[in-house]
Amino acid sequence: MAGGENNQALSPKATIHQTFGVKASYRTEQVRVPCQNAGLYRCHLQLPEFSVISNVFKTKNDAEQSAAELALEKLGIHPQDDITVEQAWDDIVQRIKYIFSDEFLSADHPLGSHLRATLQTDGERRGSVPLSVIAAFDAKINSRCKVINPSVDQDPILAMSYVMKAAAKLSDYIVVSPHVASLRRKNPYPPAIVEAFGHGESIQVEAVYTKCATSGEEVVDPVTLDISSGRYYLDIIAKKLGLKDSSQLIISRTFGKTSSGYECRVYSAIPKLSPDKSSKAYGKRPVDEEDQSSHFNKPWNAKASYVCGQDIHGDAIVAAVGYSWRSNDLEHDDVTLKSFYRMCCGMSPNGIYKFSRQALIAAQLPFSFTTKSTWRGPLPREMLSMFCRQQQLSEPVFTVSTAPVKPLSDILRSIKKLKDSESDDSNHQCVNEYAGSDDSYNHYNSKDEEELPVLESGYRCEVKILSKSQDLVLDCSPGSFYEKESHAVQNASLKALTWFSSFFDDLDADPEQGCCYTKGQMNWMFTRNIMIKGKFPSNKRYEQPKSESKRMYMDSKRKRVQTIPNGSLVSICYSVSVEVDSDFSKTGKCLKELIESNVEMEFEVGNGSMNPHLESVVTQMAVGQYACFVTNSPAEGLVLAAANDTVRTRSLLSEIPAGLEYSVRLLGVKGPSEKRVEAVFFKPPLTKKRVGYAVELIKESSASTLVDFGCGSGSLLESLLEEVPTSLQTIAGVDISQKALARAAKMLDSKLNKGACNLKSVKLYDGSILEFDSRLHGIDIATCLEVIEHMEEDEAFQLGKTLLSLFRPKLLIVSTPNYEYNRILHKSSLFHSKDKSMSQRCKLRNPDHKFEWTRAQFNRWASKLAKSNNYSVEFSGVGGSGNVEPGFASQIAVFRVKSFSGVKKVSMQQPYKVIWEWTRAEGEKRN
Ligand SMILES: C[S@@+](CC[C@H](N)C(=O)[O-])C[C@H]1O[C@@H](n2cnc3c(N)ncnc32)[C@H](O)[C@@H]1O
Ligand SMILES: [Mg+2]
Repeated sequence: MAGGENNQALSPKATIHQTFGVKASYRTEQVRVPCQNAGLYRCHLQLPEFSVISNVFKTKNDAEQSAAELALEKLGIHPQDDITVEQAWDDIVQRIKYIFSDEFLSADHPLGSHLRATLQTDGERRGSVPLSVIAAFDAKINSRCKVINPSVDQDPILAMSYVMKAAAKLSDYIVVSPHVASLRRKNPYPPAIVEAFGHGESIQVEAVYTKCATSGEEVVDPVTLDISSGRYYLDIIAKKLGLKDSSQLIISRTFGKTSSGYECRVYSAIPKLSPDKSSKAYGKRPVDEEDQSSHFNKPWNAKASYVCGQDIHGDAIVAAVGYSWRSNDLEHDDVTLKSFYRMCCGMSPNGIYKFSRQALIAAQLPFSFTTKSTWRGPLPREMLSMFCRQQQLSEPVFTVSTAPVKPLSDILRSIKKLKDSESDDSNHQCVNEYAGSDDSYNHYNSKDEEELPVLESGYRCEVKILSKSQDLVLDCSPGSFYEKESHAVQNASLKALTWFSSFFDDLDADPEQGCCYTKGQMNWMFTRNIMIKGKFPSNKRYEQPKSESKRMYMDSKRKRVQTIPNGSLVSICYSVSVEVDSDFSKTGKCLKELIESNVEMEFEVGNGSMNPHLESVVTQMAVGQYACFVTNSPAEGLVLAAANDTVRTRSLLSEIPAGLEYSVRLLGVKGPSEKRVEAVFFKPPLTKKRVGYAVELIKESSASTLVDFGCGSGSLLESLLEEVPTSLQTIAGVDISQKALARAAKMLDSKLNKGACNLKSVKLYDGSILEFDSRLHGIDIATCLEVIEHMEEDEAFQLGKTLLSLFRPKLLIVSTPNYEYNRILHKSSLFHSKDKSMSQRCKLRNPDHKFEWTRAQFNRWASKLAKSNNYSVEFSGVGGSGNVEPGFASQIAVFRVKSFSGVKKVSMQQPYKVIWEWTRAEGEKRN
């Protein structure tokens, strides 16, 4: 089972990972079996709503795969099926039939609870399940809809239309009416089953209503859902939205969690639905002029769309209520305005002290730091640094001072006092109030550390937070002393964070005062820009600045601190306008003419390709942030696409010395490319070292045929052409990327036309190296450099097998990154970014890598492969040293065939396509 070596379908674990990501957690326990030396393993798999336990297996992996398989069974997903679209349709039909069977009615499935709830209502809609419910809550139907069209994820209406179409095939069994988007069983359920269900309790759930106002700005209000016993909760949500019943609802995917961990969804009104139409068919997010003609006669709801990542039109309700696998009762939690705004800011308060990409402080912080061992998550100091980086502030400045020690009796007294006063301390006062109160000997909590330490000195720490331009934002000098310096620092950090937290809590609670939330996250940025300007009062309540503060003027004196490193790829949305009339006295504002705009543009930082003003601002921003600045610099070099400028714009630019106004939003940052990092760390760059290593081995051999599997743009082939004649006569490259092959062909073309070499034939094949092609069987040397990590792990296993058991080269060289070496690469300033998601991604060297192996993992893969195919294998590498931890940067395995006796006859198959070819006899190429 491990590795899924012989088929291309995903393993159960991979399917679980695809569906649940990090929300799936495996815990394997060793089971002792009497009379057996080796232990056996059992795996507990915890999914968000249920858990399963595997049987016992000899290996951990088998136990995990088995647990994953059990979970998939429970979810109704069968990963081993290689499903066609037709089968997917059949499966949906069968699944709908099953959902409306007597058996399913009692099932422990969220959908079962919906069915039961609808059967408890009175009236004509009794037993009718909304299409949106079936589409949203049945994993099997959802997965089959994805086979039909992968974009169902973005478009709930598409899935609903598939369910309706499939249900139409069950006309003897299910009632489908095109006007009522719900399904009902034709024959009534046996009364005995239905009567067995009790009514749930009456509950009240706080939710958030985002109303689309005609002005285009949504009004966000709290709303209470009164779910009285015997009523279907979705009918109540529908009524609140002014709809007849739940059949008119669209239910979004889940997107965030309340502080207690309940998942939220957006509920909105369904537009007209017909079996083969989806919102995509109607057109994407409509722009104003399209609105009239669109089926979405309701305006786009920016806030609701932003939080759930799907297009929502018209009024919407955000609520955390629904049925789950955990129980048959309705689960619910309140979604307050505050938690809604937190979600708007990209925060998911699903764990304390958790920072998300644009987050401030996601949840309540504990009031004091005691010991590292009892602290969950990043330490306060790290958090404060992270916070400052995210908020464009300077790194916190800590000043530690020491003080005479108090006698032990005082300490004992103060500990008692601390316990008594815990409640006072936790009420999030402004930290400055602590300043100078050094008699509250806030020693660390003795609960966790029974032994009282003998103090030799006491430490106190002050922390200053400054803006990038060195304006003081917060001066926090808690009076407490601590035994350890680090505790003083951690506690000072915590106090500062608590202060920021309460500051932003105020903003959330009172949007009128702090900011008015406009489209999406816009104002959030506005708030942050104010912080950049350093107008942040240190111990006063924040006041709304005048509208001019929305602009972040480029201040020449401001110290520029680049936080996005050179080599990163950034994506921005920007516009540049020129002021054409500055008659402030008459109009109060100046007129602007748009020169240039771009909704999404990518550029590499530091290579001179971008307008320097824009680049210098962008590299100081955080992802999602918006900045607007005016520059008075002359126009040369400023205009982004001068060639496209109109005559008028050009004349404006030359005549008017006045400012160009830039608006820019930073959409995303990708870390420095693997190539760049490797080039910075290694001279010559690691790519060259790898190729050099392979070339040396090739030269040592007397090989005449070589194939480079996954040749990319042909770096190895190129080096081989440059070598003083080798024994090679025939070389070939195979790759799946047409683009890379085209570059390789171009390079080979020019090299072969120039230089002398021994080669007789050079070919490029377009094909997947996971497939065997008999033309390349039995070659002398095969290379596969930096390829395996670009495929799924399962496929890497499959590739190894295909290479050694089918292609059977005499020598095979495989290279791949050594994951353990990343910690050295990541120490580089290239990786020091304020963008958390970036550092996450940087755990692997390249976002395109599906995995990176440690030396042990690579060793296992290669050794097993060599053994089962009668090859020997040696390990080596390039970059760094093999004898020093953590080994080489790039690890290399060299496989040599042990004997030829085992070579089997191969079947003739030629799936690769020759896309470029050169032969010496003709001395020419064919395309
Ligand atoms: C990082 S590049 C390495 C290129 C080259 N070997 C080198 O060292 O410069 C990885 C290459 O593997 C190719 N690749 C990935 N999966 C493949 C597959 N299944 N069949 C053929 N090529 C594949 C990619 O298209 C890409 O060109
Ligand atoms: Mg790679």
